Amino acid sequence: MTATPPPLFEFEKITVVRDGRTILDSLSLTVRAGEQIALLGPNGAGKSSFVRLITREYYPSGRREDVVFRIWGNDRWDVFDLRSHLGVVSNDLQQTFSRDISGREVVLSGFFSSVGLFTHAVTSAMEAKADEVLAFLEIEHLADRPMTELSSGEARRLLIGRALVHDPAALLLDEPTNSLDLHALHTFRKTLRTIARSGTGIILVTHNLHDIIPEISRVVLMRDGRFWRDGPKAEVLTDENIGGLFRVPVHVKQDEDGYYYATGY
Ligand SMILES: Nc1ncnc2c1ncn2[C@@H]1O[C@H](COP(=O)(O)OP(=O)(O)OP(=O)(O)O)[C@@H](O)[C@H]1O
Repeated sequence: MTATPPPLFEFEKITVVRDGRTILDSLSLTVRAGEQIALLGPNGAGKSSFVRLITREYYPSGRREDVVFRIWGNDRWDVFDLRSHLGVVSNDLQQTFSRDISGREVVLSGFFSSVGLFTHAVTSAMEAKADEVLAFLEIEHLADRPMTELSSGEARRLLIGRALVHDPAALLLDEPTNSLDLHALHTFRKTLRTIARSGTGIILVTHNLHDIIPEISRVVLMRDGRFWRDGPKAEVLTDENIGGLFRVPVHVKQDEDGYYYATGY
């Protein structure tokens, strides 16, 4: 009998205060292992702050015994342990890769949670895994390209490769389609759908309705630092909810491929 894996996230009553401002307000959320969810919210809702909470750049306020904050069943973990369960791809991370390292080195650096390889010893097993990930993402052609010469979409796919070298249970993607053109968006969606279908959990953090790939079944709406709605996609993505979330009248529609979009604003 295989043991049921612990939830990826278990949070209760998590509040984050920065510079005297409550930026995350009593958040409660459980995400099961392998679940594919979107966290959707307007500018300033607290999405990036939520990602920084996960990556331990921000800490919950208040007394430890009053809150639940577990990742993969652990309430004490460091970012280094976290990486085998959760691959994080954020814009903050992308900005740290400004040095001239190759695409292959970007992917390999995932083994060391570093930005480049420095004096780390790369084994042949690591090389083989990097090749496998580059092939899976169909980005072998980026392996020898310097990171500083790549477009945002190309760089982001390498960072997804970097996150995947540990075969994490889930990927957390923060605003992954920012600055992608239509072609890059098409390629990115294809990549993400392939990852979702391979059984990896997805936590997609975004302000774009059209980022929500059809494989995502649950949507959490975030507004003013709070989780405002949480449920099955079709129940959450209504005119009333999306209009209320973005504070603008909208019609929410679904196209024949299963993507949602808004009109009338
Ligand atoms: N370190 C900080 N000190 C003070 N206020 C902060 C800090 N970090 C974030 N905030 C505030 O918290 C709120 C949420 O910011 P956050 O960047 O998390 O929103 P977001 O949903 O990611 O927005 P966007 O879609 O525009 O990136 C904003 O009002 C922001 O000004």
